[in-house]
Amino acid sequence: MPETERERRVIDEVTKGLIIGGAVRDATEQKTFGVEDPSTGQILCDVADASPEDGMAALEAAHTAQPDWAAAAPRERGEILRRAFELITERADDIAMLMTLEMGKPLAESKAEITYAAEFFRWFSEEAVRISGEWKVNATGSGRVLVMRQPIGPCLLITPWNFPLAMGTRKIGPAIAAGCTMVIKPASLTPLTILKLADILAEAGLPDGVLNVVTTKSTGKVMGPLITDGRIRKLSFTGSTEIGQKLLQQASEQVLKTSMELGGNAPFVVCADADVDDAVQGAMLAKMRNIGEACTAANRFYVHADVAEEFTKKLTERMGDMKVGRGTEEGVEVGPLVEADQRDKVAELVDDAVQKGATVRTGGRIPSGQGYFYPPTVLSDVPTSARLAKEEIFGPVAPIFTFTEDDEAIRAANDTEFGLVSYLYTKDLSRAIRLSERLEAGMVGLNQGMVSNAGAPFGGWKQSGLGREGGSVGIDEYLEIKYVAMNV
Ligand SMILES: O=CCCCC(=O)O
Repeated sequence: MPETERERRVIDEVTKGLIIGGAVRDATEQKTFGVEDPSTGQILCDVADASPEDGMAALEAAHTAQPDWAAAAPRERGEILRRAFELITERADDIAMLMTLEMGKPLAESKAEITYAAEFFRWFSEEAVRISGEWKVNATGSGRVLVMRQPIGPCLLITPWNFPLAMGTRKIGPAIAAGCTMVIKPASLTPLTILKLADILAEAGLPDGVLNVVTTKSTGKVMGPLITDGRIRKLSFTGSTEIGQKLLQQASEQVLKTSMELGGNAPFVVCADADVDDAVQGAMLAKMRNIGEACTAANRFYVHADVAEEFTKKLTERMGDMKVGRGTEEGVEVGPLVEADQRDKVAELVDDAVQKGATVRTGGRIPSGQGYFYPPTVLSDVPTSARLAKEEIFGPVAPIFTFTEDDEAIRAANDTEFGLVSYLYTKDLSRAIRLSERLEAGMVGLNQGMVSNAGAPFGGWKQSGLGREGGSVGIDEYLEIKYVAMNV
């Protein structure tokens, strides 16, 4: 339940229905589901629980709006995004409160996400007017090649609970810029932030039907028919590899273009020549951003034996000093995990490592009391047989392994089916380049604990996904290429 007048107001102000063709409506049979505050386990409010018919109505609205939206001037599309960027920025405090209430992260983290999220709109507002093609004379000298890039058509966007706003803007921004309409299904744990965003986009002038929001607890039943309906032309998903694989199978029926931002298992390599204080600072960010609930979170720390004890001691001190509590409270740095299952899975991974011989340097135990809290935890002497050496932790736990040769660190770092991001700390430029080249990941944080940047191509290798979001290639995911062979 909201605990203050302000909390009540930000929740009351959000639309709680489905947004289809610009109209807000209840779900069929008026079904709703509750949105929980993970710091108390209490229900904050109810939102519409869509049925498969509601999902199809949203698709119909997106399909109907597509031709006019594709024909809208690029400048108009860009200016809507720019206005939305400004509105998000102006209202950051209220959006942050909403996000903290439904997801749990501290207010400062919510505000940082809002800045990051808004940047996707600013970035793609600038890209909307730069969609270009190609023109050339055939090698033979006769005939011409005209290459044009056109909106792919209605998109289905499925977004996760961990970055409720940024994962929305990273998909919605390029779709709007490219001239695509869309149906978006936010995570049922955090639907309020996307509903708020939809209100902002309407205020910024987005025409009815371009963005349709379907909130539901029955994702498979409601989204399945959309994925296999020929009117959707693109599926973009951020979430687990397991669900991504299922979606890819469904998407193969209509041979949909897909973007998949899936799981990670990021290694964080600290070489003997690294600046240990910098590495600890980077580790705090790579591990504790979003309470560790990020696909980019450092999952395995490989630290050279020469600096391992110094690094572990300093990291333990920083982690142990963090203030844990409800994200809305002043000074809190670590909120609750998003739900009981998530917290229990983290605890299970820690218990497994400890049983196999890991030493708990700080944390390691679920606190008593309400909410889904788990303390910042550092584990040393972790055996490679521990489950958390292979599985994504998605929580505030830093397992530390040691190495003595660069080759050993790279082998261990790459020994995973994932390949989203790797972090590397070294002061030696040539080692930095050589090792970055050998890391099997779509992104490398070199002497920095965060890679997220609206102007850079975010995405993974191997089972971490397909496609890129952000950067100058981000818009390509929403465009089709057409080549016209000209007999001139
Ligand atoms: O869980 C992964 C979300 C991506 C976070 C980011 O963009 O930094």
